[in-house]
Amino acid sequence: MPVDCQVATRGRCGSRGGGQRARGLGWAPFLERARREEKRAEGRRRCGGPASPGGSLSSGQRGRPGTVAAARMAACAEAPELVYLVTGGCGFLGEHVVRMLLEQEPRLRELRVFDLRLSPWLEELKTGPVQVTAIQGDVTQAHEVAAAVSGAHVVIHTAGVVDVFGRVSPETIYKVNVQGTQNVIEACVQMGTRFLVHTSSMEVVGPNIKGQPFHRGDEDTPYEAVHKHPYPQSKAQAERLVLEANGREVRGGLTLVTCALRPTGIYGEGHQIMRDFYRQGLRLGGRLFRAVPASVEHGRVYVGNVAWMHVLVARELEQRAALMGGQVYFCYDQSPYKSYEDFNMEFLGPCGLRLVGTRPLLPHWLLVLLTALNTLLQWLLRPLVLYAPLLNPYTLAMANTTFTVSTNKAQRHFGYKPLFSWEVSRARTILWLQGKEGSAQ
Ligand SMILES: NC(=O)C1=CN([C@@H]2O[C@H](COP(=O)(O)OP(=O)(O)OC[C@H]3O[C@@H](n4cnc5c(N)ncnc54)[C@H](O)[C@@H]3O)[C@@H](O)[C@H]2O)C=CC1
Ligand SMILES: CC(C)CCC[C@@H](C)[C@H]1CC[C@H]2[C@@H]3[C@H](O)CC4=CC(=O)CC[C@]4(C)[C@H]3CC[C@]12C
Repeated sequence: MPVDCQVATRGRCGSRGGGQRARGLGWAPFLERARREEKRAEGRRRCGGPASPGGSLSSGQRGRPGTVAAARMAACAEAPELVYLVTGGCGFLGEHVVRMLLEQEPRLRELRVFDLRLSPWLEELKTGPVQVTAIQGDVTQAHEVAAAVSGAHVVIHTAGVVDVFGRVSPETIYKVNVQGTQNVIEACVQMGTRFLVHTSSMEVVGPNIKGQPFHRGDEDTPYEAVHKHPYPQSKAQAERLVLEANGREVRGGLTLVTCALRPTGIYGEGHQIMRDFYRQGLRLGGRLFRAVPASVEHGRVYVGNVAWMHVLVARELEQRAALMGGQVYFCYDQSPYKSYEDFNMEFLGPCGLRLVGTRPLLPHWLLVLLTALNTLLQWLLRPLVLYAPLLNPYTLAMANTTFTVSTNKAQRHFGYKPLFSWEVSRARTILWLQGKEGSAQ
C-alpha cells in the first residue's frame, strides 16, 4: 500500500535541472503543498490533462543527457502525462531505473516505486518535480500489485529474488520470480495497463548445465538452454509468461504489449558482489587469488546502460508495438569481454587490489572438491546458521563458462545506444567502490 501518497507535483513543461537530487525537507509542508498544487494546475493548463492508462502514449523523444528540458517542452505540447510503476525499485538495478526515469523521461507525471523494502534515498526524490510515490508491497500478493498498477501507463518489472548462493529457498525464488511476475501480468490486464517491460536475465539462456560456451551470441543464436538451478529456471519461466502475455486484451479492450530485457552480469554503483570481493581483498592484505582461467570470457554490462535500455523500451513500446511486442533483447554495452575476475580487477585494481597468478592457483579438481564441501557444509549447518559462500558448484560452473553476447537487436529495433561509455562506466564504478561518489548505497 502506498506509504506516501503525497502529491508532489511538478511544473510539467519546465526544466528539471537538479531538482530531483535536491535535499532538505525542511520546508513548511502546507506552503510546499500549495506551491505544488499551483504548479500542477499551471502544468495542466499548459499541457492538457492526464490520459487514462489505456490511452495512447505519444511518440517518445529519444532523450540524451541534457535534452530533457527541450524534450519536455516538446512533449508537453501534445503528450499525456504518464504514470510509471517500477517494481523492485529499491534494488540495485531498480534504483538506477528510477533515477534514469526521473532524468530522462520528460512526460513523467508520477513515478511509483514498489518494493518489499523501501530505501531511505527515496525521500530525497520526493522533493523534485515528479510525484514519487513509495509503495511498500510484495509482488507475491496479487491485491497489492493490482493496487499499485491501477492507473499506471507503464510497468517496469525488475523485482525479483537474485540468489545463486542458496540464501533463499527454491520455493521463495519461484514464488517471487514466477508467481510475482504472473501477478504483475494479471494486474496489467485487470487494470487496463498496456505496457509491461520485464527484467529477465541472460541466465534464461545460459550457461547451461553442460557448461557449453556461448561465444558472441545474439538473441537468435541456437543454444541448449537447460537449467537445474532455481534462479535461472524461475527467470526462464517468468520470461515465458511475459512473452506469452503479449497481445492479451486488457480492461478497456486494448492489448497488452510486453517485452523482456536480458542483462548479462550487471556491474556498477550498488553492485554488492563487487563490494564483497573488494572487502575480501582488503582482508587478504590487498590480494585476490585467481580461481578461474583468464581465457574464460564473460559479457558484463553497466547498470546505467541497463537502466537506460529499460527507459527507452518503455518509451518506444507503443509506437513500435508490432515490432517490439513479445520480443527479448540482450542488454549490452561496450564493456570489454574478460574473465569474471579480470573484469572485476578493472575496478579493484585502481582501488589498490592485486590479482595473484596468471593461472588459477588451485587446480580445477580441488575447486570442484571445495564446492562439494561447501554444499555439504551448507546442508549440515542449515538448522543452525545460513552458510552461503560465493563458491558453490553452480557459481564455479558459471565463472568457468564463456558467455558473451554480441548483438545489435536493441539498436535496430528501438535505437538503443549505450548512454555511458566504458570509460565513464568504469570511472563511476571505481568512485563508488572507493566510497567517493555514486547514488547506490
Ligand atoms: N544483478 C545482476 O547481475 C542481474 C540481475 N538481473 C535481474 O534484474 C532484476 C533486479 O536485480 P538486482 O537489482 O540485481 O537485484 P536486487 O536484489 O538488488 O533487487 C531486487 C529488488 O526486488 C525487491 N523484491 C524482492 N522480492 C520482492 C517481492 N516479493 N516484492 C516486491 N519486491 C521484491 C527487493 O527488495 C530488491 O529491492 C532481477 O529481476 C534480476 O533477476 C538480470 C540479470 C543480471
Ligand atoms: C572465485 C569464484 C570462482 C568466483 C565466483 C564468481 C560468481 C560469484 C559469479 C560468476 C558469474 C556471476 C553471475 C553472472 O554474472 C550472471 C548473473 C546473472 C543474473 O541474472 C544474476 C547474477 C548472476 C547469476 C551472477 C552471480 C555471480 C556469479 C555467479
